[in-house]
Amino acid sequence: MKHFEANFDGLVGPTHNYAGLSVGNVASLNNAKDTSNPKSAAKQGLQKMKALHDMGLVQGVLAPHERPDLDALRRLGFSGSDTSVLEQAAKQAPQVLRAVYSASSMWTANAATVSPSADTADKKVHFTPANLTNKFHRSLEPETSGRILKAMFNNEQHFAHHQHLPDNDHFGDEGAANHTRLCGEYDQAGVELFVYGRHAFDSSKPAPVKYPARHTYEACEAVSRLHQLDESGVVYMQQNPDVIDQGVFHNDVISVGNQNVLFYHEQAFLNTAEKFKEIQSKFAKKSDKEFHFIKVATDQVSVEQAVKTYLFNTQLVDIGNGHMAIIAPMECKENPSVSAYLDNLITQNTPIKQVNYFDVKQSMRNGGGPACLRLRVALNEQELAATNQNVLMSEQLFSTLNTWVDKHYRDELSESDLRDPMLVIETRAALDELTQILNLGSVYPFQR
Ligand SMILES: N=C(N)NCCC[C@H](NC(=O)CCC(=O)O)C(=O)O
Repeated sequence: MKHFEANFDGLVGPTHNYAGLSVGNVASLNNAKDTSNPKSAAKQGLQKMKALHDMGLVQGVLAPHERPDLDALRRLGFSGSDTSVLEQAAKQAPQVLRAVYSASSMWTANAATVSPSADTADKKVHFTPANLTNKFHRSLEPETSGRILKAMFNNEQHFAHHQHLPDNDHFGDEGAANHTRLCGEYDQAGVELFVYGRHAFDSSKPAPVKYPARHTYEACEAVSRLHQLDESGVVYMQQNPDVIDQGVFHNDVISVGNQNVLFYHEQAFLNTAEKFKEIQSKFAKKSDKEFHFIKVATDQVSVEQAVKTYLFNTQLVDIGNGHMAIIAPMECKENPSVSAYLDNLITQNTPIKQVNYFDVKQSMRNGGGPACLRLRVALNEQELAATNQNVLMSEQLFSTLNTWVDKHYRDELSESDLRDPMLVIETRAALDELTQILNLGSVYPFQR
């Protein structure tokens, strides 16, 4: 049977803005309160999706969430009409208003953790939306992410959907940004690598001191239990707390893996040698393929450069014949030492043979590179056929979504625009139309 790794990219929502909401994420804080460009942000994302589709990959779209989240404001005591809720929040709690306006659902690497059917005991594809407890604006996402995923993978024979983990920092879960699946072929059982930042129930273990570790060991274990994974196909690894303190707020900012490749910075993990031995031996029991650990040393690229350019927030995609392309942000090309590194990498004896650069600057300025924008779902032919076909990229969908963006999105958004009640109305009109284009049903609070 044929098998694929499908990438579901977050469509940037109409309220994309720079609010400086993510302590520990350098770009988010550096660009706080700048004017954003929602229309061009959405188009940059669509261009990347279309390019991957044109490369012959299976590419899908994950719908944005409704923002502002007026229900959250009402839960916090603001009352009356929508306009009055916005006015009160703008006056009394402008920082809360900014948070409920965030278009952060675009970073779908944080939407969920996904285990393919080849790894799970019941042979279904399992989905657990991430609870994203560490940041208030992101903790508003799991319910709607779950509903959208159910509308995309709506077939009980093939897909199992779990509720997000309990909403507490002890089970802080950031989803696929900290989860990497290594395998021979996408439809063969593989090794799921869960990376965490701290142990919630054991304070004697190492943890960062400056910035938060968003994801816990206990959350990794819970997701692995829910997904019915066998111990022979799971490795838990701790992120180096020092790199979290240097702005590596998710593991996908410092390493990326695909099939038989793990591309990583030498400072990414704790107990690297021992853990790599475990990966190597578990992988060897699943696949005959040679495994490639591709290390980037600090004297080649520093952690600071990695955080600035997002060298590791790249996508490694299969381009056939055992070869892979690396999908990198333009910032990597613009940095002389990183681009020299990549030029050299593709000449080496590893599966990575090609580098393609994309302009996703609007998202990058909030700390979201190419890999943040996509959720990977390995599917076989039957599972792909059981997926909602309206969310899959095509010439037609690309053109429909570009027209939809032109019709509904503003060119610019700044902080004062968040008080404008028209933005609520515009966003709802856009999303109502989008649910029809993508055949999602009533997934948004305003539709229910
Ligand atoms: N690495 C991955 N997979 N995802 C990147 C997420 C970026 C996101 N930025 C923000 O939420 C900033 C929003 C603002 O400041 O307006 C975050 O920090 O959670």
